[in-house]
Amino acid sequence: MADQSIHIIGGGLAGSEAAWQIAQAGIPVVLHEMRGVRGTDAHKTTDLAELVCSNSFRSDDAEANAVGVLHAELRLGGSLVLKSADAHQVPAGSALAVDRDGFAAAVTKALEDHPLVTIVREEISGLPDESWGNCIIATGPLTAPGLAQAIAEITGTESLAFFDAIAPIVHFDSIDLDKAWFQSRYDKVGPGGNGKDYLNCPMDKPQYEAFIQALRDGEKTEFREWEGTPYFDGCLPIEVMAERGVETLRHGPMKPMGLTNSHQPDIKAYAVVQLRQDNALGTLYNMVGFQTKLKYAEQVRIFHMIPGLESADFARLGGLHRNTYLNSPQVLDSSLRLKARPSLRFAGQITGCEGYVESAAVGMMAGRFAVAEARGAEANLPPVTTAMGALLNHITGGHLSTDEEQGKRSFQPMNINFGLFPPIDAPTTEGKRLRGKEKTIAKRKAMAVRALADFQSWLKEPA
Ligand SMILES: Cc1cc2nc3c(=O)[nH]c(=O)nc-3n(C[C@H](O)[C@H](O)[C@H](O)COP(=O)(O)OP(=O)(O)OC[C@H]3O[C@@H](n4cnc5c(N)ncnc54)[C@H](O)[C@@H]3O)c2cc1C
Repeated sequence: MADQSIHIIGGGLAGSEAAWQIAQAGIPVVLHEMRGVRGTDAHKTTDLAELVCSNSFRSDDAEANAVGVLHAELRLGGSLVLKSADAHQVPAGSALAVDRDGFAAAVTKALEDHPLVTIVREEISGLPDESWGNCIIATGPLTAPGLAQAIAEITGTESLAFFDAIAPIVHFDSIDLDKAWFQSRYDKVGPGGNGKDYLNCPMDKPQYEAFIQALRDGEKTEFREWEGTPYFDGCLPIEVMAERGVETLRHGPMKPMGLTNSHQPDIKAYAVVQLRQDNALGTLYNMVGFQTKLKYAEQVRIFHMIPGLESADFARLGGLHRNTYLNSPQVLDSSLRLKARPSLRFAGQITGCEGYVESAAVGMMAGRFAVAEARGAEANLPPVTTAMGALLNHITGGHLSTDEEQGKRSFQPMNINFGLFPPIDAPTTEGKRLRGKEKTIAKRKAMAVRALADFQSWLKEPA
């Protein structure tokens, strides 16, 4: 008789949450975790759901912060990860930070004690055979090489592990359009474009030179020893380019050629920072060629020097680290199953979300989808207006209509942020339209209220 259990590979944030959701729904789970037999370069213990770096789950404010909304949804969904985090909270202002050992021990104990969960300490070094039936792979950014290779082969990717050169992403509504202007270089009209595909921020010579100096002086994040992968000249961090010469960036990503400032057509910019639309909604723009390993606070300080970005609100800051993730919009279906082999479902950071909370949230969704399938039903996807639905939509490219479009899209891992939610009209106060920061705060609050209401309705639907 076929195995009735659902198998999960990887007992990190996502795998642990998925296991809990499935077991709580009354279905047996076998969780295969290699730590105890084989370690990773970042984990230090054999506990499930170990936090490899910071002990923070970030903001717990469900009215003003998208990750706070995700916390609230996880709590509503009966998350083991959030329940354990709440039980082991340490003071951290409005953030949810935890005692990491207490947190991981609580997750481990809850799963060890659950009568429907079996934990097997072993490395899975290839794709499981069909005898396992439906399986969830949640092996994270440090997936062991044997399995990573097998995943690369079935997804047709040469390699899944590489330096993840990330450029910052900015909320569109925080860009000063009195200074920045829309134009593609040489007004070039690409497929689906209109010659105005980029936002351009101009700099004069003194501004450019001050910017280069700030990049050179800015505090950088040190590379971790285990991050031995080389980076390519094509994606050098901007501060490395700035070190190579004052003019290097002006001949690279900041070149001013083919651009005319529509606000001041007679003044030729000395250098230009370009931003490109990053999501179909047009709410997010990424800084082209601006991958960086400057410390986060330094990025904010230095990028606020760019004319037009003085008040930029960053949806994601830049970074450079080794990562393993799928080109999910191309290879996964809407419920996180591998198109090439639908009995394999993916969860956690390997799907292209970023962060502990996001990984747990994708684990929760994968668990619930697997439960639906085990009961012979279709997976019920959370609405895109919820934080989970918005994250799922980003990962699976749900808003892109064709496989071709999904293949072309450059997919980058992402934390949850309000730019992934469908826009909402800003409420008015006593008939008066809000402006600036007040408007942004009101819009976010309205998105959060809508998200939680829609999430609660979704939970009431059959899983
Ligand atoms: C160095 C580093 C620092 C980070 N810092 C932060 C941070 O400060 N804040 C933050 O929010 N996020 C951080 N992240 C991202 C964080 O790791 C993820 O967000 C989160 O842990 C991902 O959850 P996951 O369940 O997908 O993967 P993980 O939590 O990594 O869990 C994957 C599990 O799979 C196991 N596994 C791997 N391969 C196999 C195999 N073949 N067989 C069996 N088991 C296997 C691993 O041992 C691991 O337990 C960091 C990542 C790295 C690499």
